[in-house]
Amino acid sequence: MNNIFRFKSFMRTPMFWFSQPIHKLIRNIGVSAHIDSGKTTFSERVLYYGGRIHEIHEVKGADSAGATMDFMELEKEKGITIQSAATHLKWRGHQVNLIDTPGHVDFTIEVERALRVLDGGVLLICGVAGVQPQTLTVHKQMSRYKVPRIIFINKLDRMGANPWSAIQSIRKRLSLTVAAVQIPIGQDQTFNGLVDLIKMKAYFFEGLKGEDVKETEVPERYMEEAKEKRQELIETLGSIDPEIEDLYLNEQPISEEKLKASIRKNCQDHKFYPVFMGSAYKNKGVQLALDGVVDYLPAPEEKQNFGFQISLDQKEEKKIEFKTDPKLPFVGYAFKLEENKFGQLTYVRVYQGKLKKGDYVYNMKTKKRVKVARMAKMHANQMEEINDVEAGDIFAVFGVDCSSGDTLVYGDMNYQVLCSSMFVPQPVMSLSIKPSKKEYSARFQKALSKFQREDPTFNVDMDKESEEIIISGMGELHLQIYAERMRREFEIDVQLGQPTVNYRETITQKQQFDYLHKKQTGGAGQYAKVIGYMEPLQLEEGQFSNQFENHVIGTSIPNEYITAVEKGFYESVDKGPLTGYPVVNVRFVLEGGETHVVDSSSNAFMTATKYAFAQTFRQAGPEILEPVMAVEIMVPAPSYQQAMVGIAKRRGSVTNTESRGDMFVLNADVPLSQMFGYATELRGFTSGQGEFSLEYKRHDPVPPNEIETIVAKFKKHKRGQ
Ligand SMILES: Nc1nc2c(ncn2[C@@H]2O[C@H](COP(=O)(O)OP(=O)(O)OP(=O)(O)O)[C@@H](O)[C@H]2O)c(=O)[nH]1
Repeated sequence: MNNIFRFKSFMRTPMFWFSQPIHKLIRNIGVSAHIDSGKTTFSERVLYYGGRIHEIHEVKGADSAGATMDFMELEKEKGITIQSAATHLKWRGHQVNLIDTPGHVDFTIEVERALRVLDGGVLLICGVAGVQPQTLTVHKQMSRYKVPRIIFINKLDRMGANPWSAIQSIRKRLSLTVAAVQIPIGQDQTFNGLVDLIKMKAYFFEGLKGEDVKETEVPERYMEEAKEKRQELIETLGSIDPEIEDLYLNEQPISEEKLKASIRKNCQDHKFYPVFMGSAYKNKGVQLALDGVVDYLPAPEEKQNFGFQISLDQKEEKKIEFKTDPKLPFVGYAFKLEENKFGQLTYVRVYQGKLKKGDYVYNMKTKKRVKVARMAKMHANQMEEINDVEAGDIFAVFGVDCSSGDTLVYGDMNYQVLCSSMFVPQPVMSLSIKPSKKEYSARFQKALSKFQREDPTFNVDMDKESEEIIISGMGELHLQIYAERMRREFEIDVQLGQPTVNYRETITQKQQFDYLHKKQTGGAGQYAKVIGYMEPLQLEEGQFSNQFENHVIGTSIPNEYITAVEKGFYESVDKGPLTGYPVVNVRFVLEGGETHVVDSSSNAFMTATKYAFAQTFRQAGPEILEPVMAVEIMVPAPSYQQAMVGIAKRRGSVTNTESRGDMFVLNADVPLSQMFGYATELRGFTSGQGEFSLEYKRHDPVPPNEIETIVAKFKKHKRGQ
């Protein structure tokens, strides 16, 4: 029995861990993936093996309890994750703070939020489907926040699962340097263990829930494959690590420690991504992936975190690095707001310093000082009160007035810093909403403002003409969830209008203007002349903004009128002349003008600017932009032709096609406006066998022949037809 031993997490805690500084023993991680890849199922096992829960509940499980991390009623019903829930557990003497992030594109802001505050991630990939459209999105997001990650190929128990083609798809579609650190023992239904290629040992997961990890020698019939894949691992590492390459070329033995140190360093430098595998559902492999979290992902101080220091006169910002040091002044980032049975909670990631119950924090946005009366560690919808927290950790605070994205600092105004901000994607869809009864008005307003504070991708506007409330967000489901939350949390019935696509307007050319607004007959006169130009504002893809610049030299226009011109410009871009949707990416430069001693006023300058804007906009090569979605369609192979024709009809352009087993997969960029009703069409020609997913990619110009239809629709709507 010497070569076989059983061990549980609490038995794997060497004494030296207790002598490490606390933050070295923290891992802030998130699990990200394409929808339905098994994030919740995986997290549930992590919590179970980490001793946090004593029972595993399946997603949409027969026990009707639902998975612990999906605690909102709606999540349980739909079997999808809507809000990220933060929790923590112990693994090998480390505290792992785990954020379960939603996979559905409509809740992409939750993923952004989680990644913004995490130091490492587990990228989950389905062993059958490989890299899917949203894997690309979460990969992009993880790269944006420079989150080192390990990869876990899940669902190896399923028919058709193949970790090696999943690894090929990672190499091809994500362009990452990866290699497996394990090979599976058995396949599909017979999958029952793993060979660790670093230790060259086999592992089996026994007990009712796979909690007993049994280590054995590598079974003879897997030895050759294990050696071959170990060599692939070493060669891949050798291609980025000269020390490993040297040892390999000189045929020197490479120790477990050397391999692990190389993986750890290159994983944290984003040069290498170790691939773990298993089946979360069948309780296999999760513990070894957790070992990977502790072994390869960084502790808080190993990851660089930047922010800005604001000068005392508020005029300058200097980039600074936060240090995971409890002795420095406290800096925390409020990354998520949540109202639950305990009240208003704010989740905070501590970047610097420490905080005790009863301390005061200063909110850099509201400029208010607030007392931290209660602090807690959350576990899905349960909480444990705590008395203090140190740099590197994540905690929740009660009753602090702030929005998500606010920076909280210690004490007073003298230490003014900001954490860098979060990327907020553009909303792509809108619909009108109204309470079904007048008496709901107050609660309706309260709900809208609460949701807006919680979610920066949820926007609320009032259509000035129709006086309708318009909500916009990341997709139909996103908006429907809020309507549903109004019903459940605020007991208000609401009526929703037809969803519409969020168009934008812009210009393509520079255009001068010289516009005189003059009304000098009868009563008080109006006189204002504005001279300047408008031009396209070049920004990164997916970023929208407008800019006003004052280039007026001398005193041809007094300052108060320049302010009126600026106001006139920003009011004009609110509603584009063609469709009524906002104008984006325009720079408006005021170079001069003329006033009249008696008849000029701020009002006249504002009106002049609005007319000048409308006229110049039409001369500057105007365009309507529409949201374009990355669509993935999976159909049985015989239906592929219909899938291709359907996408061409919807103005789609195909970006990739491939066969996966007996399924055909088609990737295409398709305008969102063309995707309404696609679910029904797909169901029809595949007899319910087809699947599709879509996510926002960018805004593209609408083809000229479509412009007229959109403009006509806008005019009809304006006339109230
Ligand atoms: N066969 C098999 N099924 C799995 C495995 N892991 C998860 N599933 C199933 O896949 C489905 C989706 O799993 P979830 O854990 O909800 O996936 P998710 O990624 O959290 O889903 P979203 O949050 O909605 O994106 C469920 O029916 C799970 O039971 C696995 O390893 N093997």
